[in-house]
This record gives sequence, C-alpha cells and structure tokens, in this order.
Amino acid sequence: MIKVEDLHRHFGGFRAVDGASLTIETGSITGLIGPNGAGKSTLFNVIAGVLPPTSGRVFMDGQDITGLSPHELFHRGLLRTFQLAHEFASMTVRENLMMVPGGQTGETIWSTWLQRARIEREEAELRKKADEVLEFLTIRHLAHEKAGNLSGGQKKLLELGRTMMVDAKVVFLDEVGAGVNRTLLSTIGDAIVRLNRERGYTFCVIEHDMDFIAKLCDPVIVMAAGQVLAEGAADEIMQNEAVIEAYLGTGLKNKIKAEAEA
Ligand SMILES: Nc1ncnc2c1ncn2[C@@H]1O[C@H](COP(=O)(O)OP(=O)(O)OP(=O)(O)O)[C@@H](O)[C@H]1O
Repeated sequence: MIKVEDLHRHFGGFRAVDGASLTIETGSITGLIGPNGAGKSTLFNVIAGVLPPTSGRVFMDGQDITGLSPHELFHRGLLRTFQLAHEFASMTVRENLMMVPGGQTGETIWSTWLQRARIEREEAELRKKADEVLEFLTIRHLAHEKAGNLSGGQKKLLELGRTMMVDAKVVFLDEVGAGVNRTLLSTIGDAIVRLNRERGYTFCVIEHDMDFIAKLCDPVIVMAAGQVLAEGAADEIMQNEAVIEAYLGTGLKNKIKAEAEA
C-alpha cells in the first residue's frame, strides 16, 4: 500500500501539489485523473523520488519512503515507467529487456575476462526471462526488431515489459495511452489487467482517456489544483458535480446545460 500524507510540492510561489493525501491499495489498479495542470505528474514524480517534496510524507507498506532516490525505490519494486531509461533505439527489443536488471557479472572488464562461463549463464537466464516477457505481452515476433522502429504503442508495451524484468510491485504509468491507437491500447490494457491479476502488480495510472480509465481502474482518484477532489468508482466519479465542474469550469458547464435545455 502506498500512502501519501499531506503532500506539497511548490515551484517558487506556485503550489503544483498543495496538500494531497491519498492511498493506493495493494493489488489495485488505481486511476489518477484531473484537468491539465492539476498536479498529477508532479505527484507521481514526488512519490517516485524524481522530485523532493516541499513537505508531506509518502509511505510504502508502512515504511517511510519520502525522498528516497528512484534507484532506491527501484530496488523496493516501486517504479515510474520512465525511470527505466528510455529504449535504446539501435538495440533490439530483446536486448532492451535484457539490459534492465543491471549489476550482472559481465559489467566490468575484469569480470568479463575472468568469469566467462558465469556471464554466459547469466546471459542465457536473462534471454530466457526476456522471451517469457515477450510471450506474456504477445510481442514475441518483435524480439529482433530494433526498438527505434517500434510504434508509440509498442514502445509502451516494451516499457511494461521492462517492469517485468525486475518483478516490480507498484508501477506508476503516466499517460500510457497518449498517441497509441485503439487496438494497441486495448493490448496494453489487457497486459495491465493480467499483470495485476496474475502477478499481483499494483498500478497507479494517469490517463486522459476516460474509456480506458473506466474499463481498468477502481478506484479513480480525481485531482484538481494540487489537491484530491474526489475518489470512487469510475461511474460515480463521472456523475460527480464537483468533478464535472473542475473539468469544464462553471461557465462552460452552465453553457452546456443551457444548450441542452434549449
Ligand atoms: N518544474 C516545474 N517548474 C515550474 N512549474 C512546474 C514544473 N512542473 C510542473 N509545473 C507546473 O505545475 C502544475 C502542475 O503540473 P503537472 O504536470 O503536475 O500537472 P498534470 O496534472 O500532470 O497536467 P497534465 O494532465 O497536463 O499533464 C502546472 O501548472 C505546471 O506548469
């Protein structure tokens, strides 16, 4: 469980996150939505150790993880997808996956020279794991493709694949659907659900596509002006007056209402 208590992140005098408190339950796929500039990405960045908070605390399973580096959080199984360095364009999809775990014996020249057998064994294990990941994501056919040639949606799948190479526990996905076509978005959605159900991943997903959020996420947390405005099931949230107002602004909401009544 991730618990965020009264989190603030200010930029100069501007309060991007302004006292947000929320809980991401273990085993959930929690949606995080809100109008542009609501503070969602900043909140993600603070939780994931990319930005220090101005004040407030973040706990993971009861342990205070406020201000830990992305690297430390990575080793605890908490990651924001872009923490996993972006794909290496000239390497194949499989090689990109094999790069993730890091710390293999083969990383220093001396050990390369002295421990060839061990390195070969580690490589074989990594290759096997990468192939399992590709199978799970239904993209085995892309194993030898250069990562730079993948479409936007396939790159998102590769990002999910990277989380599987390190057996992540809690994954923060920022705008997973941006620029992704419908078919691939549904493949990505399926992969998220299966990782959640079959591998016990907890997800927190920022996404503007409400169909995607409604299909995948429970609960949905709504942020506006740096604070949590509402939380609940997707259908409740979409009926919530305060949420509609935060998205549309009162003026626009009244205009739509007037037009509907006319
Ligand atoms: N490094 C920064 N310096 C100054 N202001 C920033 C910085 N990062 C974010 N902000 C501001 O903080 C506010 C919240 O930004 P953030 O990206 O967290 O919102 P968001 O809810 O993720 O928006 P979107 O849905 O458009 O991505 C915005 O007004 C943004 O301009």
